[in-house]
Amino acid sequence: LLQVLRFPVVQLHMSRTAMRASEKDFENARNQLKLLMKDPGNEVKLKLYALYKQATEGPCNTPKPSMLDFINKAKWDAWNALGSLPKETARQNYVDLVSSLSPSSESSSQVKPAAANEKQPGSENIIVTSQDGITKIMFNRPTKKNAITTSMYKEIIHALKAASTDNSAITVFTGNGDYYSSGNDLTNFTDVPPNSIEETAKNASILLREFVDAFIDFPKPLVAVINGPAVGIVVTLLGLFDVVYASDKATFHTPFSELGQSPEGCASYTFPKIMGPAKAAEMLILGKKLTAGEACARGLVTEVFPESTFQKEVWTRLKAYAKLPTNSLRISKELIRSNEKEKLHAVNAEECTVLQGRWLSEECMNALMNFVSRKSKL
Ligand SMILES: CCCCC/C=C/C(=O)SCCNC(=O)CCNC(=O)[C@H](O)C(C)(C)COP(=O)(O)OP(=O)(O)OC[C@H]1O[C@@H](n2cnc3c(N)ncnc32)[C@H](O)[C@@H]1OP(=O)(O)O
Repeated sequence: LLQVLRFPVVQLHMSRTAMRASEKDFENARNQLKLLMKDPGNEVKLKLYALYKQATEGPCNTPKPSMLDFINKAKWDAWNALGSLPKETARQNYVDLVSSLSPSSESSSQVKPAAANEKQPGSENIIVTSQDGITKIMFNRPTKKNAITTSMYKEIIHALKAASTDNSAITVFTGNGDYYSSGNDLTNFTDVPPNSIEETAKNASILLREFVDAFIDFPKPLVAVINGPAVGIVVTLLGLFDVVYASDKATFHTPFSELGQSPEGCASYTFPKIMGPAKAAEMLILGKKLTAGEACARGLVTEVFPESTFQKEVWTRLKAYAKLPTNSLRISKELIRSNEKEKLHAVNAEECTVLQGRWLSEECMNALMNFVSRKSKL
């Protein structure tokens, strides 16, 4: 969606006859928009698209796109929502919205073109470092709340394989910025042409299975340093971690029903074992969001630290643990986990099959639509 909606007015043909008194302002606003330094985000881009269409063509007059045509459906919904708003009002609202996006002192000639390096290359979205006996795998996409893209899943699988044989004693996951991670990047499913949705769901299911398998099979102590809110798959995976440290500003949310989806990461098996079926159901079926303290009381989190001292205390502790004999750490983990491995692989396979079906369901498609058109947030 981001790609398709990037400054949508640039892609549209303007009906010049539609403009009257504020033609110049409208034209200026269009030019100003092309020169914006910062991507205004999907929600604003949809509003701009809708206002533009209303200002130039009047009320929505095209057939509703199919449910599977995510992008055009989101655009149609936004335009249709303007009802019978007069063209002049739409034009004025468009000008006002564009002007609210740029500092008033910026004239078109002063604004530099958007920097080509604003978007980080894929390989920088996961940062792997090794120091003091610790391999650290960090989600590094803070402007998107560390949402995990398809290429990030692949990079993590690769990083785990490398970490399983490197010299480090323990491996740690953490997030850069205010979030640990907002889970699966929902545009993994929305930037898809309608005729390849089934293929995409199948590939995603294969990738998910390989991704979770890499955690099930990881031989060294696996530690999560949860620096902020965690959503979806990064929460379910915690059942496969050995130690989970959380800042007191972290939250734990698995909103699968809201998303028309179902649990993954072996949580349908690990969560009832960790916290009992009733508490697991509250999280995995009803989507109850837990505070760090609640997650700790349920056994999902090992220990909670005040945000002010979180990083210092946790890393000091981890550096000390990383000095323990590496073979001993590995063997103890093997003893604790090995009896469950076969079961976990079977659970993973089943969860991935079920999810593949969910991704093709109307409930899931509606939830994705609501996210991209920003009718809903968690
Ligand atoms: C291989 C496939 C595996 C599939 C299995 C995995 C399942 C899951 O993980 S299910 C969980 C999926 N995650 C979500 O549903 C979270 C969706 N995000 C949100 O509800 C909100 O963004 C938020 C509550 C996490 C944060 O809200 P807020 O503080 O208001 O910040 P913004 O919404 O403005 O977010 C900033 C920026 O980041 C983008 N973004 C955040 N999370 C995601 C995401 N999960 N996927 C895609 N994009 C995300 C958000 O769209 C904003 O982008 P711009 O609008 O371009 O600024």
